[in-house]
Amino acid sequence: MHVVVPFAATDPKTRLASVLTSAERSTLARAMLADVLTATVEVGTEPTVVSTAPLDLDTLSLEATIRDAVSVTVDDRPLTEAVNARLPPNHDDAPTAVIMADLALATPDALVTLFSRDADVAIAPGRSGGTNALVVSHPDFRVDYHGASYLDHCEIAREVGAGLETVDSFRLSTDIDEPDDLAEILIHDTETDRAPACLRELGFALETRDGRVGVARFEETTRE
Ligand SMILES: Nc1nc2c(ncn2[C@@H]2O[C@H](COP(=O)(O)OP(=O)(O)OP(=O)(O)O)[C@@H](O)[C@H]2O)c(=O)[nH]1
Ligand SMILES: C[C@H](OP(=O)(O)O)C(=O)O
Repeated sequence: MHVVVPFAATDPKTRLASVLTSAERSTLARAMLADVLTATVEVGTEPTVVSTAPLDLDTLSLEATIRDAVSVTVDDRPLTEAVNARLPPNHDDAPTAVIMADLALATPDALVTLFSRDADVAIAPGRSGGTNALVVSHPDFRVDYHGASYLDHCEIAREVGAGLETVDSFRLSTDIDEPDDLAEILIHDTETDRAPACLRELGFALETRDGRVGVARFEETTRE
């Protein structure tokens, strides 16, 4: 299994700009990337980060065994093109998995569930219709990200005659895009993952208001 983790290294997570500075978004994006890479290596894969700009893995504080299994390639093409360039057919006939770097709740178990499907295309959709993770073994399937890309990918699979399976996974369906999503990171805090530690360091904590759980920021940090 080839595992690709796309990563927008410059000014990531712009939809969080109302609650995090550019530097903070970059720190959180790297913390989530580190957690995703750790989970993917723990299931026995050697992921490649497809980054829009050079990325020093030593800045991610990965354990040495995880660090050694990860490689980085820089590809400044738009997301869809960069991913399509890495889909089957591969030189060894192995499928390609594409795991987004903002799946802060991804666990080895959730990834095993995805990786064990034998459909031509297996997709773990995001809650708003994105494509958070997928595995492609069909040689003609190509991605088209953004918008309700899960629906687009269902259609593309039909067009090329690829069998598609949708993977029902709470953990893989949770990507961190909007301020409300930050609560998920703290609700499911494992205390070893980097993303919840990063949010706690930035002063975020869970807060229940009017019966709803969200996050509140209790410490002021310097804003850019
Ligand atoms: N290689 C590559 N990865 C990308 C690109 N755009 C987004 N990504 C990654 O693809 C995944 C999903 O993207 P988004 O949720 O839109 O992340 P983002 O671009 O950091 O966030 P927004 O600025 O809020 O859209 C994340 O892992 C991003 O790091 C791109 O142009 N190239
Ligand atoms: C890349 C995009 O991510 P989202 O904007 O849904 O987070 C998608 O899944 O098509």
